[in-house]
Amino acid sequence: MRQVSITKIFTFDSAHKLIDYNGPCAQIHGHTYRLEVTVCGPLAPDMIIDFYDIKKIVENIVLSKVDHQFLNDVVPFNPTVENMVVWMADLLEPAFAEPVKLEKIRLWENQSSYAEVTW
Ligand SMILES: Nc1nc2c(c(=O)[nH]1)N=C([C@H](O)[C@H](O)COP(=O)(O)OP(=O)(O)OP(=O)(O)O)CN2
Ligand SMILES: [Zn+2]
Repeated sequence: MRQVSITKIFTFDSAHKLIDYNGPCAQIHGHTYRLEVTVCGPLAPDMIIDFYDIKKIVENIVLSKVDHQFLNDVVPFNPTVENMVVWMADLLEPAFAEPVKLEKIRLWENQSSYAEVTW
C-alpha cells in the first residue's frame, strides 16, 4: 500500500521577546506564526487521517497554549523559532496513533524565517 503525506496549515498570533539577545527582538514584539503539520501513513482506503482530526489535535495540544499569548510566560526556555518548533514536535508526536505518523512540522515566524523538525 502506498504511503502518502498530507499537510494541514494553521496560523496563530503570539508575542515574545528573545532572551540574551542583542537586537530589537530582545523587546516584546508579535508574530503571526504559521504552523505546517505533515503526517504520513497508508492510504486506507481514501484518507490518511481526516483533516478535521488533525485540526482538533493541533488546536487542543498546541494552539490553545500559544494563540494570543506571551510565549515567554508559556514556555520555560528562550522562545526562538527553533526552540518553539521542537517543543511543538514533542507535544504533538504522541497524539498520532499508528499507522499515522508525524513526518514534519514547520513553524514560520514571519514570511522569510522558519524552523522545522522532521522524523
Ligand atoms: N535563529 C533565529 N534567529 C532569530 C530568531 C529565531 O527565532 N531564531 N528570532 C528573531 C526574532 O524573533 C525576529 O522577530 C525575527 O527575525 P527576522 O526573521 O530577522 O525578522 P525580520 O522582520 O527582520 O525579517 P526580514 O524578513 O528579514 O525583514 C531574530 N532572529
Ligand atoms: Zn520575534
